[in-house]
Amino acid sequence: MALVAGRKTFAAGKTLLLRAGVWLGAEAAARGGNGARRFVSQRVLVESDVTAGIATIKFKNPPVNSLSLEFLTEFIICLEKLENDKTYRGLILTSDCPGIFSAGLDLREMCGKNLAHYAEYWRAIQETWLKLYLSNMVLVAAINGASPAGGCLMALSSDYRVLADNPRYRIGLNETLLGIVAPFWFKDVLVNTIGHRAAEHALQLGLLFQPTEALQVGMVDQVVPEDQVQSTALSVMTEWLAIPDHARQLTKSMMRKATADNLIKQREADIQNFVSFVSRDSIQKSLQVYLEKLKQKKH
Ligand SMILES: CCCCC/C=C/C(=O)SCCNC(=O)CCNC(=O)[C@H](O)C(C)(C)COP(=O)(O)OP(=O)(O)OC[C@H]1O[C@@H](n2cnc3c(N)ncnc32)[C@H](O)[C@@H]1OP(=O)(O)O
Repeated sequence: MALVAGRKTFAAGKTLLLRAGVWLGAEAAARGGNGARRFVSQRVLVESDVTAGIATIKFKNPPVNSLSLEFLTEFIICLEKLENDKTYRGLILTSDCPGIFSAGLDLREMCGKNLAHYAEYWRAIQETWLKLYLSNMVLVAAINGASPAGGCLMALSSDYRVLADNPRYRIGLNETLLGIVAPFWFKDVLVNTIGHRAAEHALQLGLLFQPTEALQVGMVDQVVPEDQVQSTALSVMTEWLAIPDHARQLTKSMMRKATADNLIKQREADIQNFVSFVSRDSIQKSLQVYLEKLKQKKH
């Protein structure tokens, strides 16, 4: 059943389908007697409370939960499985890596690879976003670490964001700092969340907000002490799940469909744009310099 779901997801990406198959073969699932279920994959941990109808996905791609192609493949399959299983009405997104929610796109997937790889990678990024943004489940991001760029996008695609109060946990779309440009649909999601002027400011400067600033600008909905992030996410979830599903889902779709359709209608062109942009010599150089800086930071 899960493979069928995977096939549907990756109808346009044969390699991803194959990888998904490998992952599904390695998956282990355990059920407890108390309604708790736990799916284990290498990079994505899914815990669920069947009785409450709530699942929690923990990103587990150390050191920084970068969105590698392998991570995205596992993540998409998990999302699809949960979405298709009517047991689950709510999903909490969080991290299993201390101090990092997600470092965003994996820069190594965008450097020194061939054009077909860039296209495959970008399709997986699009697919992940569409799955998150259009999910019928209530999505709450329990942001327990830094979340630049693609990490921020995942949080912004949730219905509600709870951020741990730690000045090191900065959040934002910092693409310009890398010498690259956030795609139009990242921009659309940010505009929908914080408004046009604040988004323009944040995007041009590549701002990474500390928790109090993020709350002020509306990028997150709540900032709480670090040890209360999960419990707050859970109580927010309970509140949201009190709303009848059909009414909430139709309302969510009414609010989000136009933004998602904007990408859906030009998906192939968006892939081509990404491929030609990222494969430019100047962009490859910028990304390599940025990666090198990250590596040298330690020394
Ligand atoms: C062209 C179209 C644009 C598409 C839109 C792009 C969206 C994106 O998401 S681009 C990625 C943006 N991400 C970032 O700018 C984050 C960069 N990373 C950091 O700022 C930090 O690593 C951190 C705050 C997330 C964590 O800091 P810290 O705990 O101090 O860890 P290190 O910096 O020492 O990193 C450990 C290790 O991980 C490597 N790494 C970090 N980020 C990435 C990444 N995004 N992709 C791949 N690898 C990453 C880093 O280089 C270190 O590697 P080693 O030196 O080999 O241990």
